Amino acid sequence: MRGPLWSFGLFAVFLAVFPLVAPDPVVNVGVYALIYSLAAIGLSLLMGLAGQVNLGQAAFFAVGAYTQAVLVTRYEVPMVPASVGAVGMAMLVGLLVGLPLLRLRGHYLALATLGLGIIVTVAATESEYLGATSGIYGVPKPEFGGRRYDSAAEYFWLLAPVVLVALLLARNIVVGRIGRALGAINDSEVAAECLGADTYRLRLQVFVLSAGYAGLAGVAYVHWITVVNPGAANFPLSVEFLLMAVLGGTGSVWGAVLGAFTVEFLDEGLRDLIPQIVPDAVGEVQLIGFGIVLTVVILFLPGGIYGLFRRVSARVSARLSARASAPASDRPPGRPAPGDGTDRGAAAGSDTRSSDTPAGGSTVDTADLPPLLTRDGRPAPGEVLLEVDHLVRRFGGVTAVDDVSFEVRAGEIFGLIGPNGAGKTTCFNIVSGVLAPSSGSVRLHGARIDGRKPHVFARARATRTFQNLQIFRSTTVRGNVAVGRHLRGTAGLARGAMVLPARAEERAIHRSTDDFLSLVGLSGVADRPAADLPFGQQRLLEIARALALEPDLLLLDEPLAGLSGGERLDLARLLRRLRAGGMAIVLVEHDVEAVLALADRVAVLDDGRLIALAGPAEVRHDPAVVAAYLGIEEEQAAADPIARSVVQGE
Ligand SMILES: Nc1ncnc2c1ncn2[C@@H]1O[C@H](COP(=O)(O)OP(=O)(O)OP(=O)(O)O)[C@@H](O)[C@H]1O
Repeated sequence: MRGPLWSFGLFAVFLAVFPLVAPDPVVNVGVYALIYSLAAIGLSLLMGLAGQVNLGQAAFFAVGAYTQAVLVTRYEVPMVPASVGAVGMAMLVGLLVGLPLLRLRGHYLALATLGLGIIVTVAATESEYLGATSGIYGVPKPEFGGRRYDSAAEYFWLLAPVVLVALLLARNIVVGRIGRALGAINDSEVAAECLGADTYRLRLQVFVLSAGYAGLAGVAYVHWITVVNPGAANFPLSVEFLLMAVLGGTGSVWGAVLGAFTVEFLDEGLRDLIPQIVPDAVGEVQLIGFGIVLTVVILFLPGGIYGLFRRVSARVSARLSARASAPASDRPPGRPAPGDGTDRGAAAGSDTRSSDTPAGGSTVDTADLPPLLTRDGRPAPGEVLLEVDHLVRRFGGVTAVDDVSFEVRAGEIFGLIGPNGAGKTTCFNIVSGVLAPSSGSVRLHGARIDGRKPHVFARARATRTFQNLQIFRSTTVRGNVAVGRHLRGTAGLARGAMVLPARAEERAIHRSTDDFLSLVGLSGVADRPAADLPFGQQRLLEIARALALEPDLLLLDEPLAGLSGGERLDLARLLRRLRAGGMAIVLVEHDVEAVLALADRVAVLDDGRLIALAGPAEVRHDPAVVAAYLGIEEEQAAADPIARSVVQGE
C-alpha cells in the first residue's frame, strides 16, 4: 500500500509519454481512466483503510459534477474556485451521510450509500433546475493561459498532475499517523481504541475524504464531456468504481489507478471483441463478458493486481537478500534481556525525572531498581487514580461482576485474582470502556469514564493488554508500537497528507519505538511482521505497545502466560521498575504466587463478588480465599521463581 516514492517518478514519466505514443482513441480511454481513478482512489482509501464499503460512490461523483456544472454555467464561477465548491459539496454530503451511519456496525454504510445513489439519480431526474433527464449542457472545456484543453492528449496532460498529487496525498495519509491507526482498527478495533484511536471519528474523516475524491472526479468528468445527466449517479458506475478498487487491490492507492486503467481498457477491448463472438450483442451482453473476466481475476487475485505485484517483488527481494546474506544467516537476531537497563530502553526511563519514592505501602523493596517511564504531572505515589464503585455487570442470567468496589493508587501494583470465571476480565473490560456496566461507576483521575469508549480511557492516560492477544497482525513489531504512540502525535488528515509538516513527528515516533521495544527485549525483531513472532514475544509486544502510551494506569491481563522462565523474571523486574516510576499497574494473573510476590495489594474475586482486598500476606491466609483456591501453600511460594527473585531483590 505504501509504495516507494520513486514509483511516483516512474508513473509521472508514464503519464507524460503516454499521449505521445498512444493513438488518439487509446488516449481517450486513458482520459476516462484518469478521471475514474480519482473516485477509485477515494474508494480504495475507504475500503482499505476504514474497512467500509461504499456502493454509491457515483452519488458523490454526480454531486461534484452537478455542482461544478451549476456553478460554471449558471453563476459563471471560474473553473478552479468552482472545483473547490464542488469538492466541498461532495464532502458535505459525505459528512451528512456519514455522521449517523458510521456509528452503526455492519453493512449499514454499504446499504445506505446504495440508497444514496438512487436518491441522487431520482432527485436529478425530477429536478428542472438540474435539467431533469437531459441534465446540464454547455460546461466549457478548461482554458488556462489562453489555451483550451480540448484534445484527449491535452486533457490527459492537464489531469495527470492532478491525479499524481491526489495519489501522493492519499499515500501520505496511508503511511502516516492516521493510516497507521486505521490499519490497526482493521486488525483489532478494541486494541486500537485502547491505544487512543477514535474509530468513529477516523472512519468518518476517511469517508468524507473519499467523497471529496469522487467529487473531484465528477469535476474532471463534467469538463471533459461538457454535460452531466442523472446517469452520472447510477449504480453501474458505482459498481465500476468498486471493481477498479477491488481489481487493483483494495487499500492500495496505486491499486486504484492500476484498477482504473485495467477496467477502462478491458471495457473498451470487450466492446470490440464480444460483437465478433456474439454478432448481435448489444450493451448488457457485452457487459457479461466484462463481468466474467473480472470475476475470474478477482477469484484468482484476491489482493488485486497490486497485491500480486507486491507478492512477486517481495519474493524476488527475499531471494536476493537470502543469497546476499547466506553466510551470516545462522546468527540469531540480537535480543537484549527485557528491562535490563543496559540497552536503549534504559534511556526511556533515565531521561525522565528520577523517582525516589517507591509505591505507597509496598511490601517489596524497590530501592535497588531504577525507576522507569516517570513523567511530570503524574499523580504522586499513593494518590487514588482509579475508583471502581459498586460495579455490576450482568450477561442475561449470569452476574459476572457483582457489586465490586476498589481503588487503585499511583505507584502500586494491584493484583486482581480469582478462579476461572470469577469476573476479572469483565472488570477489565468495564474499566477500559470495552463494556458498559449494568450499574455502578468507574472514575479515573476523578472523572467518570464508565460507559465511555476505550479511546476515552486511553486519553486519560490509561491502557491495557488482553488475555486473548490482540496484536496488529498486518504490520511489523515496530508498527504495533507506533500505534501505541498515537496519542503522543498530533498529525491529522490534513497535516498527514502534506508529508513534510508531519515528518519530524513521524521520525520521533519511529525513534521512540526502539526505546519501548528494548524495554521488553524485542529490539532485535523490530522490523519483523508481528504475526510471525512466537506467542510469548507477542505478549511482550502487547506490553511494549501499551507502554508506548506512557500510561499512568496499566491493566495487564495475564501478562505472564506463555512466557519462558527468563522472560517471566525479566517482566517481573520491569513491572517493579515501572511501579518505582509512579505507574499504577493492575495485574490479572493465574500465577497466584507471582501476583502475591509482586503486588502491594490484592483483590480476590469469586463468582463475581469481591471476597478479599488486602496486602498479599493477609490474602494468603484469608479463609475465604483459601477456600476459593483450595489452599495456597507457603511451600508453593518458596518454590516460585518470581517470588524468590523479589525476596532477593533481583
Ligand atoms: N460476553 C459475555 N457474554 C456472556 N457471558 C459472559 C461474557 N463475558 C463473560 N461472561 C461470563 O461472565 C463470567 C465471568 O467471566 P470473566 O471472563 O470475566 O472471568 P475471568 O475471571 O476473567 O475468567 P478467566 O480467568 O477464565 O479468564 C463467566 O461466567 C463468563 O462465562
